[in-house]
Amino acid sequence: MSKLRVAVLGAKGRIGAEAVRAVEAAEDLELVAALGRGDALGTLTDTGAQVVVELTTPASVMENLDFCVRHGIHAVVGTTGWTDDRLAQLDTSLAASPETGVLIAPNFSIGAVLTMKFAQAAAPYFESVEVIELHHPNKVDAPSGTATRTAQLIAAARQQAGSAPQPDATATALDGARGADVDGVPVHAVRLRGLLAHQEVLLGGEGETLTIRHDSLHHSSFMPGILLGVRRVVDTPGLTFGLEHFLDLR
Ligand SMILES: NC(=O)c1ccc[n+]([C@@H]2O[C@H](COP(=O)([O-])OP(=O)(O)OC[C@H]3O[C@@H](n4cnc5c(N)ncnc54)[C@H](O)[C@@H]3O)[C@@H](O)[C@H]2O)c1
Ligand SMILES: O=C(O)C1=N[C@H](C(=O)O)CCC1
Repeated sequence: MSKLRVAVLGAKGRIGAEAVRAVEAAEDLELVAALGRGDALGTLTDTGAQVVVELTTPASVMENLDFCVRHGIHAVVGTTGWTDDRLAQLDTSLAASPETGVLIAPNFSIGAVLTMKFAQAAAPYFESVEVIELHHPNKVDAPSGTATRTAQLIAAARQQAGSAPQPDATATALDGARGADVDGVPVHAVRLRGLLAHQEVLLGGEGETLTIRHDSLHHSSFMPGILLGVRRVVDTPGLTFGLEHFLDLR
């Protein structure tokens, strides 16, 4: 059986370098290109890449994906910075290339995906819920893509359940003291040397709290999800948002 031809964009970055190693180690995949900033995207077509793993920056991702989709190259995207406008733009380019698949995963680690699922399930049962994300200090964006997605899922679950707005009598606060408001859910971002990628979802009800915490301790935690995405995206045309759609979660 022929190997799937895979390229990595952002190959010298923290997660990109790990992805290069993971693709090289996978028997059913062939690494055909490992591109960094300034490298020509034409290498992707020259090398016959079938799937691109996009792990660059929010400033670069749209141009890279535009190239991939126009050339019918499937993409597995870990880069953050997704807004409704950006997703709509991507949908429009995918409509012109209906056989191409793009998976965007705010987080490729199974623990983070489960954290989102558990938080979504628990949110309607508690009066209060806040998200704290904690990352290494070289991270360029805040809040993290994972925290934003978690808060959106929590908010949607609460709205669907008809939950009341969260109690909060704080009338005076320094700007930022209550975090960012993501669909009504406060999200707090910590940047700390020594950390990699961590998240807590704090839920509170009368006389009890529940904390759901996930820790990515090494970039290897993201690799099984990336490899699963690469293998599945070739048979999944259109835009898929969230690795959970490729997992058999009960
Ligand atoms: N979804 C996930 O599970 C997951 C996990 C970790 C990181 N991330 C995200 O992945 C992205 C990269 O994170 P990082 O920590 O590796 O950052 P990083 O800064 O270490 O790496 C990014 C790399 O991309 C390169 N780059 C920039 N523009 C480029 C371009 N146009 N073409 C090719 N390469 C380009 C940079 O030079 C750099 O080497 C961030 O958005 C981060 O939030 C996602
Ligand atoms: O290290 C990063 O940067 C990470 N980015 C993603 C996010 O913003 O959620 C996933 C976790 C690691």
